[in-house]
Amino acid sequence: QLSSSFYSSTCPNVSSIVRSVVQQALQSDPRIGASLTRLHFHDCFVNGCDASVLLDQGGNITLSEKGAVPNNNSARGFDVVDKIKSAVENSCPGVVSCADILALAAEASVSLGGGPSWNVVLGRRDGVIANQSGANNSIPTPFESLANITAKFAAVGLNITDLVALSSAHTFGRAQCRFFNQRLFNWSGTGSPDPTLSPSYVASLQQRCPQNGSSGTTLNNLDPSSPDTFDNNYFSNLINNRGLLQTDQELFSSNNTVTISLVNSFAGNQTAFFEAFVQSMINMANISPLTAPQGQIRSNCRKLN
Ligand code: HEM
Ligand SMILES: [Ca+2]
Repeated sequence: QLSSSFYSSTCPNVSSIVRSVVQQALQSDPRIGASLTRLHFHDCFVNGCDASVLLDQGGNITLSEKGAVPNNNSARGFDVVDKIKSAVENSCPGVVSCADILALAAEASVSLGGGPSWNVVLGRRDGVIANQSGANNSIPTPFESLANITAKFAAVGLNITDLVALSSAHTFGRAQCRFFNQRLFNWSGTGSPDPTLSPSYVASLQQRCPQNGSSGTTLNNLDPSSPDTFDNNYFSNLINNRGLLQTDQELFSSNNTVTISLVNSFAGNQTAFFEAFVQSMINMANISPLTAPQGQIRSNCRKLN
């Protein structure tokens, strides 16, 4: 029921409007494309792609997804989503959903970052509930096993190829020390760093994230080799023991022949990687969309109508 021509008569320029606001935001914040891409992921994994992640707490929203562990003091870009929404409302009032804006913003972010472009199918409507416990339970954490992460992807209909392809979104953006510092000094009680981290990389991360240091909010590039570019360096990093999160490195360093061979093939073939990434983004963007007469077109992405 979603279609790439959904707004062709009601808002024919919606893609270029979204793209130009993202492009403008990138001028002052080179990280914003990564942050917007992550919002789409955190939206789609909880109640499907229905913009539930954007709802502020208050009124009928008693427990927001913004307050869930994976998002609190971590998810960002909500102000830019508001800017996109205003620009879209200016041209086409009342027709484009916030859920579609997140899908379009993710595509714009990836392509403006140097990655592939694709046609985004549209027509999602915005949900009327937030699901904080769903966000806590369904969004993968960076501390779990490959088997657990695979199960969380399977729970929303995504397979192991989708997992490997989509994890490459960590080719751009940042992560706070608190999401990987368990690997740096005393990995699983061994008194040593995670052996699947390269010694030179661990040394530089230990400097940035000292053991008895601050609150763990210091930011680090997820892809140390090309921090703001959407490329397949993510996979060569894994081969070189330079995956930042435990769950990144597990794709190559667990005994899973499927993920290892996908990492090797994506590292060696940018075209194959881009094709797989696009297909998996389309798969993710199709998780349980709401279509008319369900849901609504929010006039403010943060609030129910
Ligand atoms: C496979 C399981 C995944 C885990 C465990 C995971 C975990 C994380 C964590 C812990 C961060 C750092 C957050 C912070 O420091 O505040 C992060 C950042 C990010 N994640 Fe993931 N993630 C996963 C999959 C994905 C997927 C599927 C996408 C998108 C398709 C994605 C896109 C991003 C991006 C772009 C960033 C950087 C955001 C920014 O700089 O604002 N991640 N992820
Ligand atoms: Ca990169």
